[in-house]
Amino acid sequence: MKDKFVVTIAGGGSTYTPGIVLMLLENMDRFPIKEIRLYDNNAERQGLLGEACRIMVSESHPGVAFSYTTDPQAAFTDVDFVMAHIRVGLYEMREKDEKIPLKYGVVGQETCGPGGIAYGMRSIAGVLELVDYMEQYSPNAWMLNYSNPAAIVAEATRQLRPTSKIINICDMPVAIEGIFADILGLASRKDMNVRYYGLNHFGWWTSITDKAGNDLMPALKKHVAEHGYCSQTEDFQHKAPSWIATFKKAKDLFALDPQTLPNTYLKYYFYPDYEVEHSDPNFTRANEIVIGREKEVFDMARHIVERKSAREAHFHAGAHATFIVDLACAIAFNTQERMLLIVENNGAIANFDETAMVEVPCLVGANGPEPLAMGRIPSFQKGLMEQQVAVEKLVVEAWMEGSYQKLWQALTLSKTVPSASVAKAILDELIEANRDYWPELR
Ligand SMILES: NC(=O)c1ccc[n+]([C@@H]2O[C@H](COP(=O)([O-])OP(=O)(O)OC[C@H]3O[C@@H](n4cnc5c(N)ncnc54)[C@H](O)[C@@H]3O)[C@@H](O)[C@H]2O)c1
Ligand SMILES: O=P(O)(O)OC[C@H]1O[C@H](O[C@H]2[C@H](O)[C@@H](O)[C@@H](O)O[C@@H]2CO)[C@H](O)[C@@H](O)[C@@H]1O
Ligand SMILES: [Mn+2]
Repeated sequence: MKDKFVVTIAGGGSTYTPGIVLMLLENMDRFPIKEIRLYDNNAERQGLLGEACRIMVSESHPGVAFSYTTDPQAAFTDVDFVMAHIRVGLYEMREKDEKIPLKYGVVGQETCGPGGIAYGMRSIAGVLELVDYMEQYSPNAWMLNYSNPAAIVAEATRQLRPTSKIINICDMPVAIEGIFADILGLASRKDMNVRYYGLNHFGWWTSITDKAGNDLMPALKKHVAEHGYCSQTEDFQHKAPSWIATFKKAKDLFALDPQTLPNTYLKYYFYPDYEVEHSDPNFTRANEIVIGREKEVFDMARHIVERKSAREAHFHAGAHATFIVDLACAIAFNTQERMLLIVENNGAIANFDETAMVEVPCLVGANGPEPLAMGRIPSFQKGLMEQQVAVEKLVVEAWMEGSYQKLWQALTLSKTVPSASVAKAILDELIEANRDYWPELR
């Protein structure tokens, strides 16, 4: 068992990179770091964020080696963990993912519906490339992957890298559980034990208890029935109006099944008409972020580089960063921590496709995640999940085979798309917009 670790952050030019670097430095007591490397395929983004993070690390932890590079061999040689969060096509393509479907009266979203399908068709090659670099230069390393759309990326790595040490993760349940803890007056989401099942961005909590085993669902359901997921505490990452609206909408998601608590992403599938009516086709979430988070992070990086000091800097490191460090600790020190991860079903959900990539509680140790059995699921969720997982599998098959037919089927099957003709119109425009990223479709 190593006592100090080498971590590479792939997508080192990501808006989340400084927060994760900060979180790694703040957790050295439980996760000792020997070296942090940043890797990106965009030299300009990597250069600016890399230099800012280099100054940050050298000032606070001069004993930690730090580098940033666009050279895969330098980035991936002799590492223990690769923390991946790439965005193939950047926000320029996310904006198209969101705006093209809206032109046809269909939900425009980063990871859901046609936008998520388009993003998935771009992401698969990028993530597989990172896995191959890692295995070429550090065969024993683990990849902890945030790169979205996690559902499609997870299905692609299941099919195309079945033996790779990659764990696909999502921090949405982590964020919502933080809200649950706030609603309940608990100090932390870790004061709860949860049972949850679904696909990524498509799941439900079925049981939430405190560490003494007391049922916390009744108190939560009472709050959610009236206020959705809105709570007293403002969350830095979710102060944007679009996030406030999302948390409010949880009330209407809860109405569909008062036996469970929903993942917020279900709103795009249950209320697509409402979402389209409340979207601005000329100013979507991608636009909000470019003038928001992306500008804030890069302005802060320029501030640090100009002053050659990070002492006045403030980068946010919230649940997103904590979660991935928790996961690295669980693997490094065999902690058997209980975490919601995206894993092959294999019976965890007894009456659901064994090969589906599902999001369920797992015990995590040195050999990776072990899913807990969530039992049988009701017809409502089973029907929804079967439709959605078929979409995700068709996208991966379309990417593998270069199949226009299967991608058209995937769009037609999505609960967010009203007809095969609308699906085809959106598909043809997405093909043109993604000419530099997707495999050729025949
Ligand atoms: N799984 C989750 O719950 C979760 C939560 C938050 C963010 N994310 C994901 O994390 C990723 C990063 O988000 P962001 O907003 O910081 O994105 P960003 O656009 O700010 O940064 C992404 C970085 O990835 C780099 N990149 C793109 N393709 C690459 C490739 N093939 N190889 C190496 N680098 C590449 C880009 O140059 C860019 O610097 C996105 O995929 C986002 O959806 C996931
Ligand atoms: O619109 P964005 O880019 O702000 O958020 C899209 C992502 O939303 C979720 O991640 C949240 C996360 O839940 C929260 O803990 C915090 O870290 O903010 C993140 C970004 O808002 C979702 O899980 C991701 O998959 C999305 O990419
Ligand atoms: Mn997510």
